[in-house]
Amino acid sequence: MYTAIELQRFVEQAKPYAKYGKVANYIPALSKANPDDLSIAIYYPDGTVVCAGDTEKNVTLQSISKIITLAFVLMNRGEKAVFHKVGMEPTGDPFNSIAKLEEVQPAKPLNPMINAGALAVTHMIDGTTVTKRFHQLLTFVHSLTGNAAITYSKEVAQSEFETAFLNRSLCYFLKQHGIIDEDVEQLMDLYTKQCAIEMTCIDLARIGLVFAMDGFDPITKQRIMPPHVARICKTFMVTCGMYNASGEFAIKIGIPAKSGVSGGILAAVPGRLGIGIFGPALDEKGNSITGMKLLELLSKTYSLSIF
Ligand SMILES: NC(=O)CC[C@H](N)C(=O)O
Repeated sequence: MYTAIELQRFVEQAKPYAKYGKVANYIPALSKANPDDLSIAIYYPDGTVVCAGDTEKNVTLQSISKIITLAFVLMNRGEKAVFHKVGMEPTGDPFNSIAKLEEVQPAKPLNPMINAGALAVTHMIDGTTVTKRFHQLLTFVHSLTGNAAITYSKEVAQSEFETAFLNRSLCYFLKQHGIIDEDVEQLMDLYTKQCAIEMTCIDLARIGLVFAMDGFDPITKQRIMPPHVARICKTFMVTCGMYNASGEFAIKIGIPAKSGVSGGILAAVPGRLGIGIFGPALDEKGNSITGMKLLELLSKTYSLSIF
C-alpha cells in the first residue's frame, strides 16, 4: 500500500510537466482551471484512501462520464440494443472527429468513447424529460460513489451548451442516419449536464474501485453493476479510454483508464484499487499531461500494468 508521503513525492515529480500542457479552452468555463493543480486519490478494497494534492477540489467529468453512461445504459437496455447503435472498435482519431462517420456503413459511431458514440449512448437513457433522465443518471453516480451530494456544475454545462457546435453537428449526422431520433437541443442539454457532473478525485477513485472489483462495491458490500457490464467498460477503457493515445498508454502504463478534458482521469487496477486524478494541463490529444506522468510513475514503481 502506498503512503501519502510516497504519493506526494510522485505528485512533485509529475508537476513540472504541466508547463508542456494547456488547460482546455474550447469549453470557455474550463479555461479558468489552474494548470499547476495536481491531485490524486487511491481507494483500496478495505476502504483505505490515500491522497496527495488538493483533493477537495471538484472536477467535472467531461469524457469520464462516457464510461458511466455506458455502464448505465448497458444495464438498462442490454448489450444488443447498445451495440446496435454504437460499435466496439477504436478509431485512432481525435475524440470529437466526424471523419469516420462518413467512412463506415452503416454510419454508426465506431465506439462509445468518442463524442459521436457517447451522444448515441446518452440518447439511450430512458425517460420522458431531460430532468428525469438526468436524475436517473445522477442517482447511478450516487450509488457508484456512495456520495449522494454529487451534482453538476451549471456554469460548465451552460458554457458547453452555448458553444458545442461540433457536437451538434455530430448529432445532426446521427439523426440523419437514424442512430438518434430525438430533438438535438434536448440531447445536447442532457449531454452537457452529464459532462458537467462534478466530484473530487476521491469520488473518482471510488468509481475506479467499483470497476476494479467487477462492479461490486467492497465498502458497502453492494453490487452496483453486473460483472459483464464492468468488463465491457474496462475493455473500452483499455482500447479507447485515452482517445487516440490509448495504444501508447496501454504500453507505457497498462491500466484501464478514462480521461476527460477537465484534466480528470479515472483508473481501475483490476482486483486491486481505484485511482482518481485531477491535473488540468492537457497534452495535444486532450489527456492530462501531469496525470499521465503520475500514472506512469505509479505503474512502473508498483507493476500495475495488467499486461
Ligand atoms: N474529451 C472530452 O472530455 C470531451 C467532453 C466534452 N464535454 C465534449 O464533448 O467535447
